[in-house]
Amino acid sequence: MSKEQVQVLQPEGFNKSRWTQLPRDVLIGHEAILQLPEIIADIKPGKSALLITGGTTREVAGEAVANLLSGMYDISRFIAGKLDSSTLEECAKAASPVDFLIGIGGGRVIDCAKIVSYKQGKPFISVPTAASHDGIISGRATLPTENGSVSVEAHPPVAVVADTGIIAKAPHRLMASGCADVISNYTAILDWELAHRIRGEQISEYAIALSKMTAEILVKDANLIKPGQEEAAWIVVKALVSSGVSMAIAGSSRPASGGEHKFGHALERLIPGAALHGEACGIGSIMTMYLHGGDWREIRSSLHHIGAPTTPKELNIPDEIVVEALMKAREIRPERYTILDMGLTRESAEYLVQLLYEE
Ligand SMILES: NC(=O)C1=CN([C@@H]2O[C@H](COP(=O)(O)OP(=O)(O)OC[C@H]3O[C@@H](n4cnc5c(N)ncnc54)[C@H](O)[C@@H]3O)[C@@H](O)[C@H]2O)C=CC1
Ligand SMILES: O=C(CO)COP(=O)(O)O
Ligand SMILES: [Zn+2]
Repeated sequence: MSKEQVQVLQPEGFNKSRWTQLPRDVLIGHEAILQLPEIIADIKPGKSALLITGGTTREVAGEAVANLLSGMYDISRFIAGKLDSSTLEECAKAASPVDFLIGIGGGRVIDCAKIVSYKQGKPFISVPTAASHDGIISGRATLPTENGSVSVEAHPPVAVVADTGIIAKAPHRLMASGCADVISNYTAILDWELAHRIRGEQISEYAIALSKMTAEILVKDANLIKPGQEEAAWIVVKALVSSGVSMAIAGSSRPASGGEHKFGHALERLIPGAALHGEACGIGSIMTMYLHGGDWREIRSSLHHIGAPTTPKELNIPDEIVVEALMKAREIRPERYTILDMGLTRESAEYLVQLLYEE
């Protein structure tokens, strides 16, 4: 091709480039954990590993993984009780002598492994023990700070091993929360499109299409999402992976995190631990869908059908705290423009909360 032809294909000023990182291996299924040795052999990440778990997930899967891998690799362990700067510091110390990390647990454990491995330039493997969040494969991590949650750059796992047997045995509340995290994609997308129209924020049509399709398929399959069923775990994990890919394509969490997530992060700050991440975002999504003028009742009934909470009362959260979280949402990640950043009044916030109880 001549230089002239190249110039025609690449008009002056074109300087876009995006590096999309995705895991190399994604294994979802029955007894998938038993295939960890083959996955690791495929990746060849080194000889020594740090297994990062929570207290519960150490019992649920951590020790089984340690038993499976010891003899083949030098295994050390770290328990990440919570996700804060001192835990990250301790974890970094434990990780410094090893070649690779394995995060075995819920979203906080996986984010801990993601952040520490990224900072040390080491590969990490994600072993979710619950289908509770869509950060399983994403390259971003959510870090709680004094001023609210921040989405920090990290890297995706080199491999994901999601054992549907283990995940199906986790409390159903966790799976319902993961479904709510995916259902909230509907409003995250509307917020992103809003920011595009009002502020010229760049959007990705591919990321939007995938994020929306993921939520649609999950809602279509809602009848199959039953407690204790491996098929349900299969359906939900696939949705979480797909949602994570949409974030990887976007290069940000935008396709899966909008005003409903800002509300969720604000709620977590006001009343830590009262709601799971996806539960808070699901409730937020009902309210922001109303503000967008969309079918908020459809969001509410999908959440209800799957077994996720739709009112603060179900989580023993006072309505006034939810109003406060709606008002504070604009302080969380202010650069992320959403429907909650358009001057919501306290009166309207109170109305939104009452709407959740409407028969
Ligand atoms: N990086 C990203 O892109 C994303 C990050 N997140 C983050 O992930 C976190 C939320 O994740 P969650 O998993 O909801 O919370 P979490 O990590 O706190 O886990 C919730 C609870 O589930 C328990 N658990 C996990 N597996 C279990 C099992 N098999 N049996 C019994 N108990 C089990 C854990 O011990 C914990 O008590 C938040 O910090 C959120 O911001 C959420 C979505 C995306
Ligand atoms: O939770 C997420 C997507 O579901 C992404 O998290 P952030 O809201 O921290 O970006
Ligand atoms: Zn989320």
